[in-house]
Amino acid sequence: MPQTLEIEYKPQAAVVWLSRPDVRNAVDPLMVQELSEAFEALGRDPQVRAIVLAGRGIGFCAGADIGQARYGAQPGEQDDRTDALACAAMLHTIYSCPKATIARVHGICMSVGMGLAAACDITIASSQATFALPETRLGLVPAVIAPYVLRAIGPRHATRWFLTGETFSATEAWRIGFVHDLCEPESLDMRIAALVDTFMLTAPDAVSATKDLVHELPVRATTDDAAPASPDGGLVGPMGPTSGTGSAGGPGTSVAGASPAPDVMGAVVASAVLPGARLPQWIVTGDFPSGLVSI
Ligand SMILES: C/C=C/C(=O)SCCNC(=O)CCNC(=O)[C@H](O)C(C)(C)COP(=O)(O)OP(=O)(O)OC[C@H]1O[C@@H](n2cnc3c(N)ncnc32)[C@H](O)[C@@H]1OP(=O)(O)O
Repeated sequence: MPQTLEIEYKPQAAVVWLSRPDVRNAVDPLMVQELSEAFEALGRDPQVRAIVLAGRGIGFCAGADIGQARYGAQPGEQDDRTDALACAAMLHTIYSCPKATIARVHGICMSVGMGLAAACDITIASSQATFALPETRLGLVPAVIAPYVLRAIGPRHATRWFLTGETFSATEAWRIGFVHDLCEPESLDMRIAALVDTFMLTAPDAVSATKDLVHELPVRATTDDAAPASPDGGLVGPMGPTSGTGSAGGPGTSVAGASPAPDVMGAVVASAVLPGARLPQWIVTGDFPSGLVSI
């Protein structure tokens, strides 16, 4: 039985409630572990087609529990990154969950909270929600959440909000593409329920395969010439370096279309929190957000 979450089962769907309302659902190491376990289990559950991630109390999530966890390092500091790596792995578990995932955002959505929303497939927010990425104000680098936030809004918007740490409105979050739909607070649950219902019309295997396709597509669309080599000679795509020589169709290459192996993905999330590691770089082509191409 999780201590930091409540899991509500609905017909063919589940709601994962962040449930530390007294601390605005701040993410501590136990919540990281329980979120990983919950999304792994729900991802395997054939009865579940859609998973909603929501927050109890007056806000969605106030980011990392600043009393309990270290989810970022002071630049140059060699500290214990266990918590950060676990958090990065948890975000990747949500991102790669084979079920449709929907973030229901109300109230504050900050830092790791934005990472959680960005790792979900769809984000629906109350018009009263507020957003912030205050890591730099705390002397931290937002490495754990950056891959997901960049994927959601691209580097230009991410740079603006990462660097200043200002709080911004739900309208702005919608304008920059972080939020798909905005609702009045009183209609948020109805909107989420309607969205969940749409997944009763879809084939679960097709949803899962389409998620894989969308996650791979930026890599598939990249030629060897267009992608810089990672330190091990693989390509650097939106999910980070892939192993192999990068020749089209060859074993272990990104262009072949196979999902990167789990150990590679582990290395990718690890690279996102290692000092000096290069995060994936992006350009946006065509209609946002489908035209991401690694550079
Ligand atoms: C790499 C990633 C790193 C990160 O995630 S960095 C971001 C870390 N997060 C923060 O810095 C947020 C800090 N919190 C706040 O700024 C404010 O809070 C809020 C805007 C989120 C909410 O403000 P309000 O609604 O007025 O509530 P309240 O009275 O400030 O807080 C209620 C209780 O919640 C605790 N709390 C809030 N956020 C966190 C947090 N992130 N970690 C641990 N505790 C938190 C407070 O301390 C307090 O507790 P008590 O009632 O015992 O005084």
